[in-house]
Amino acid sequence: MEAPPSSSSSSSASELKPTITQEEQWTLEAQVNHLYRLFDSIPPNSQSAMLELHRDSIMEYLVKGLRHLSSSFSVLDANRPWICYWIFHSIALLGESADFDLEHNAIDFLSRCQDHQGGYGGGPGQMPHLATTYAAVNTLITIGGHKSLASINRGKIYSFLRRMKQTSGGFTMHDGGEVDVRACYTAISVASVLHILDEELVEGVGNYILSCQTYEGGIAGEPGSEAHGGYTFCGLATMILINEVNRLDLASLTDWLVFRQGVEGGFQGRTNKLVDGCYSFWQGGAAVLIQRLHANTDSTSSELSDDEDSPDDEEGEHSDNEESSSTPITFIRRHTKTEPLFQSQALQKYILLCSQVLEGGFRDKPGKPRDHYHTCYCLSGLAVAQYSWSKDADSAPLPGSLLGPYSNLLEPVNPLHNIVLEQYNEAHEYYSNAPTL
Ligand SMILES: CC(C)=CCC/C(C)=C/CC/C(C)=C/COP(=O)(O)OP(=O)(O)O
Ligand SMILES: [Zn+2]
Repeated sequence: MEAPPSSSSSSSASELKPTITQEEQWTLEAQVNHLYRLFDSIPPNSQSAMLELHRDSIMEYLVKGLRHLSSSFSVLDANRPWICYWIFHSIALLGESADFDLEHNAIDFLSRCQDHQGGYGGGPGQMPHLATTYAAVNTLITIGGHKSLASINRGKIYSFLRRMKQTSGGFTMHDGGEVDVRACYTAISVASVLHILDEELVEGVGNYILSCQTYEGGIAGEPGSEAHGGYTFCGLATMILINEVNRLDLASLTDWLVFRQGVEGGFQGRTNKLVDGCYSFWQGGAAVLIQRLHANTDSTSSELSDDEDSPDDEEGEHSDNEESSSTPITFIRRHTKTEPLFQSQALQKYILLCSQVLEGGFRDKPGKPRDHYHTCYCLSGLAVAQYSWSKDADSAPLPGSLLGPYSNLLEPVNPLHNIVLEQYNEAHEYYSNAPTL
């Protein structure tokens, strides 16, 4: 966005009056510039300290959130499965785990949210909803282990997904609810990770997502709406999961996406809006999906199978050697040869200096309070940025691509589901060996 006009401008007074968005943008730029100037003015060892991830304080904030969740709540709370996911996923990204009792409480609580006809509600006895089903399934996979993975009733989730399926091809979020790209993503993500995805669920989804790609190139929540980072991630990941991604106009999607990174280093969700830490994942995650997509189409299968030193090949020998090149698991495990589509260091700088709060946790932008949603998606975006120069999804990044001390390094994620790769691999192994429905 251009700078404020100077007083010597010859334009008329009405032309000079800034819009509310311009004023908000200039205020934010001033706050961010202040932080970056402060950073530039201090000696290198203090700079390194300023870029440090406050691991202990973040953990303290997350564990306190989990304890609060099981001790104080209203029966009307409808987003506790989400809070579980945001917190457990953040802990997993830090390479840590929560105490056994907290994990046990979460498994027990989520089991009570499972509807007798399938799917998870926002609390015990609440109607099942696709968003809370996605949050519950991702949480249970993140906790991992037999008890957690076996607590998901895959057969009933399948029935629930079929009930949410619309003749238009899309899904409704709940009985009588809204049909949008988020519903497609949460349904397809859950079905894919639980190995219950079939032709009936996939039919028409691609057409629905295509109808949401806008003239700007990004994807909107519903046909006719505005392209937005949250829905663009959902739409793109869905198209990859159903193996129809090449039907999208990827050139215009990429164009739209790369211009969403602001001068502050963070991403905005849509044109002419402010940057916000949570889009570090929604836009950054979409960017790494496109990056990996290029690697897939650029790579030949002989190149991949010839690379015998690859740890992925070892993995493939016992579990995935029969899968075709188009499955989500091979998509994630392929080598990438292209550079990140965004300024990775600038994004890490925005997350660490502008979104991180000293007391632990992350926020949208300076001046806003921390919350678990932004903590989850800032950390997810940070992980995606840290590994964006790595050839393989899980190979440790070169020191130059990591901003701040090496202790900042997070665990790698599977960006299709936003689940830490190790836990995703465990679930993949577990559910691909589970009985077919
Ligand atoms: C898996 C799942 C459920 C994904 C959800 C994806 C997601 C974050 C969608 C965003 C929804 C939206 C239009 C926010 C705009 O809010 P705003 O107007 O307050 O923000 P803005 O100014 O940044 O656009
Ligand atoms: Zn946000």
